[in-house]
Amino acid sequence: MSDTNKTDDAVTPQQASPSSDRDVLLKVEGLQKHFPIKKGILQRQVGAVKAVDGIDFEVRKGETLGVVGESGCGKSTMGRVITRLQDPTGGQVTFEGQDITHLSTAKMRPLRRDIQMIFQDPYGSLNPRHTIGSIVSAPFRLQGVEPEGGVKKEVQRLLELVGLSPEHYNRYPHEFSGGQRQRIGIARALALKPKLVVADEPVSALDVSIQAQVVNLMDDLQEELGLTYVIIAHDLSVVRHVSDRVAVMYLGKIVELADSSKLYETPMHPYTKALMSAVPVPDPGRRGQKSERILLRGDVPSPIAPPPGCRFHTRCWKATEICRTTEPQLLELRPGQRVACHHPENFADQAPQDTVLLSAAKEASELVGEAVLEDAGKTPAPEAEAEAGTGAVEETTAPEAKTATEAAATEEPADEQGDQI
Ligand SMILES: Nc1ncnc2c1ncn2[C@@H]1O[C@H](COP(=O)(O)OP(=O)(O)OP(=O)(O)O)[C@@H](O)[C@H]1O
Repeated sequence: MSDTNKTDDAVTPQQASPSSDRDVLLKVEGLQKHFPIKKGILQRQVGAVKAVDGIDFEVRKGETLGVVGESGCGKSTMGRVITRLQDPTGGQVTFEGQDITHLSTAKMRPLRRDIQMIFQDPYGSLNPRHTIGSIVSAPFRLQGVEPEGGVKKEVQRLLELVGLSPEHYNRYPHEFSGGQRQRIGIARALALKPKLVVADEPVSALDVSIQAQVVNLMDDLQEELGLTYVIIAHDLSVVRHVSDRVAVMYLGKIVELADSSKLYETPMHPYTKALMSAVPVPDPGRRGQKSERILLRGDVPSPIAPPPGCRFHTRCWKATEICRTTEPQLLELRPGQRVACHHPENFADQAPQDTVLLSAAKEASELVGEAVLEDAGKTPAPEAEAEAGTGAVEETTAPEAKTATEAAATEEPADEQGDQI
């Protein structure tokens, strides 16, 4: 989508610094969303699900930011909080320079025109009793907007814009396929000409053959309408082709945030590498070059009691003592590439003095030849692999990695569409 690549010269690591404020549409600082866990007759709070636990990023005008990570890592919650469909527990959300963190529903209403959300389930997000005309025109009614030429004409224009026939105006959702329904959802989201669109798994419920069509449609619309996107997906292959930058989330934190090309060419966080190796290699020439993978063992820990230090250390084959005790900050180790890791891949070790692997690191991974996986019929589908938290990592020859390898609710969810339709 927009070209945000920068030079590749190494720089002194520094705290993540956003680009100039003029380019920034949305800025998120220290964002938290904790869902309280209550028990007993008195409903005393006994803990919290730390779904989003202190994240910082910015979204630049006209760009597409992809957000990826395993199921349960807090992507959807992040999407709902930055669009203010849910209230944050802490931190700040700034949209076009305005602090929107604590705006009331009434004060948010005018901003709903500028910030829209597209949901994963094209079946669940459209009211089956309403006609397409009524669904797509709902934002006009809610905002009291009378488009030029009238609502019907504008809705029909929007239907055409997303590749549907204006004749569909009086039809009902059940008469459409999944891909068509998602187009209807997109038309509804675009009705008020938003500046920011947050799309939560926009294609994951669709047939693979339809996914590319919908992604391409979103891409075309971005160019035509000057949209800015945050696209949430668990499947890196979806995000890869449409994102200028990608944020990788793990257990409520961003562990890597990088220009798309850098992330794919030289991932720095071991977890990013794990997710990447679950994505099929598109270049046939490269296929088969790396014949071994490391399967990550162990489950994703609970967001109620995340591990101390680096949250990934319980599953990381590179983890040392510092990973268990000290949380790594998200630092810009290379221009356009921020990572939170003491022992990054494809870059100088940030804690070279800490060489003794944790005992858990020795069990965190397993080297498995692809042939073995195939023989055993174990090769997991990419999405399933990423979702199940058993992402596989290609073996690396980086010295630091080699060493490692050798060694071894209770809150009611907000009515998602309630505010929009
Ligand atoms: N309303 C809620 N009340 C309590 N816990 C919640 C609520 N919504 C989400 N969670 C929890 O917060 C964590 C993050 O969930 P979230 O849906 O944001 O993750 P995700 O990365 O989007 O996963 P998925 O891809 O499965 O949707 C999970 O442990 C989930 O169970």
